This record gives sequence, C-alpha cells and structure tokens, in this order.
Amino acid sequence: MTLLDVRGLTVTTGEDRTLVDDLTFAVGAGERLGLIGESGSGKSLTSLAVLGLLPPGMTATGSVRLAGTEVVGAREKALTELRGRRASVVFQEPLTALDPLMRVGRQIAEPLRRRTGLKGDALHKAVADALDQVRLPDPRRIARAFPHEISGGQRQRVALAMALACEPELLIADEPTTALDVTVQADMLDLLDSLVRERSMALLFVSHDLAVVSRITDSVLVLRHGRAVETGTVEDLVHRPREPYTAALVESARKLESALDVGAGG
Ligand SMILES: Nc1ncnc2c1ncn2[C@@H]1O[C@H](COP(=O)(O)OP(=O)(O)OP(=O)(O)O)[C@@H](O)[C@H]1O
Repeated sequence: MTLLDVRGLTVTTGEDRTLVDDLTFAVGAGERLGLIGESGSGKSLTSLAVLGLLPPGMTATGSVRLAGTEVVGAREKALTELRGRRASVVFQEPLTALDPLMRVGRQIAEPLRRRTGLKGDALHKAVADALDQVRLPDPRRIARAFPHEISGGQRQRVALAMALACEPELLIADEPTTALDVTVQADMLDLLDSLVRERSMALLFVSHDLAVVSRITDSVLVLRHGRAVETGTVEDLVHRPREPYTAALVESARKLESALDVGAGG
C-alpha cells in the first residue's frame, strides 16, 4: 500500500477560484518527494490538504489517501487519529506550531505522553531525549525556556522534535529552512536528512528552492499555478528537464550557484 496516494486533488475557494488543480502524486514508505514551485503555486495548500488542514472557506475534492484512510471529506476525529502518528508537519515559521505562552518542554511532553503514556521523571527524560535527538545542546535548559527565549534555528528544531514525537511515517516539511540563516539552513537540512534516514520515514519536502530540494529528495514534482508541470527524479529534472518551465527553474538555480562559486573563488 502506498503511504500517501493523492489523486485528482483540487482545492477551490468559496468564490470558485481553483488554487490546486487536479494534482496526482504518490509517496511510498521511506520515499522522499520534493514539491517545488514559485510563490503562490499551491505548494502549501497541497501540503495542508494532505493533513485535512485547509483554511476555512477552502474545499478539497479528489482523493488523498494517507496510510489507506481517505482524508478528503473525513471527519475531524478520523483526521486527529491520522495526524501525528501517520503524518506530521513542520512549517516555515515554527511559531505557528508553538504556543508562545507555554514552556517548550511542556509542548513536546504532550504528544509524547499521548503516544507513550509516560509520566513524571520518565516523561521529563523522554522530552530531554527528544530535544537531544534534534541536536539541541543543553536540552534541559531549552525545555524550561519559552519559545521567544530561544533562537529561530532552535525553535525550528523544537518544532521538528514535536513533529517527530509521535513517530510519524510521513514527515511534511513546508519550507522548513527558508526563514533561517544560510549556515543554520544547511545544518537543519543535514539534520532532517539524517533523522528521516534513521527512522525510515517518508518525506514530502516543500520548497521554492530547487537547490535545497535536490539536496534532500529523490524525486521532484514541479508545480505552477496549482498544476503539475513535470515530475521525475532529481537527476532527470536537473539534467534532462522536459518542460521549458522546469528548464528555467534549473537555469536560475544554476545561475545562483555559479554566482556563489565566483564569489567564493574571488
Ligand atoms: N487562505 C487563503 N485564502 C485565499 N487564497 C489563498 C489562501 N491561502 C493561499 N491562497 C492562494 O492560493 C494560492 C496558492 O497558495 P500557496 O500558499 O499554496 O502557495 P505556495 O506555493 O505555498 O507559495 P509560497 O511559497 O509563497 O508559500 C495563492 O494564489 C494564494 O494567494
């Protein structure tokens, strides 16, 4: 059974604007797919629709099967059971996932407690371990901090620890590195890469940046105006793009890279 099977997914607004248009793709257990496209191409709405988290007023049609369960049209109770255990998400801005008024440790403890039933000291230790796994130094200090008392990169790691707490089979990462400094970005990508590998998780990685996507995924789906333009392995897309739009994306990523090379050389 395919872990995530999306067929004919279409997202429309109340005013009948089509924002995601007849999208079909699949992610098998342990596979990594990148969703790439420029701003407004429908990447985030696609990843939200996968978890039944579309904003009010938007409607999804078509089919999204997550571990065999239909998400489109599902009741909230069924969705709650899927979220966390089957799939969870890390967003670009970790503050959307974190409660500003709650210490970090408590926020991670909650999903951990639900999954494991741990309490007291054992739960404290599990929280520290979860923070340690996302390579946060001094996990006990971080656990006592409020979100505003730690850095953006640290917050993103906390959000990742929360997303991993229920040991999901699929991790959806929506521009998880875009808001970070470049060096912190590279560390975060390395971390994601090794955590996904260690846990044999599947990954749906959403980004506008082909260079970033090609570092972490095996295949890519290119979106434009809510439609699939092209899909293929990273290798094929980069070296043998079939569509002019994909070729333009590759070209602009190359220009950026070579500008960096020139900068580094000079
Ligand atoms: N809540 C909303 N109400 C109305 N339109 C929306 C809403 N959210 C997104 N849209 C529109 O849907 C389209 C797709 O948005 P989406 O956020 O999925 O794009 P994206 O590819 O993720 O872009 P970005 O990289 O900028 O996040 C855009 O035209 C956007 O303006």
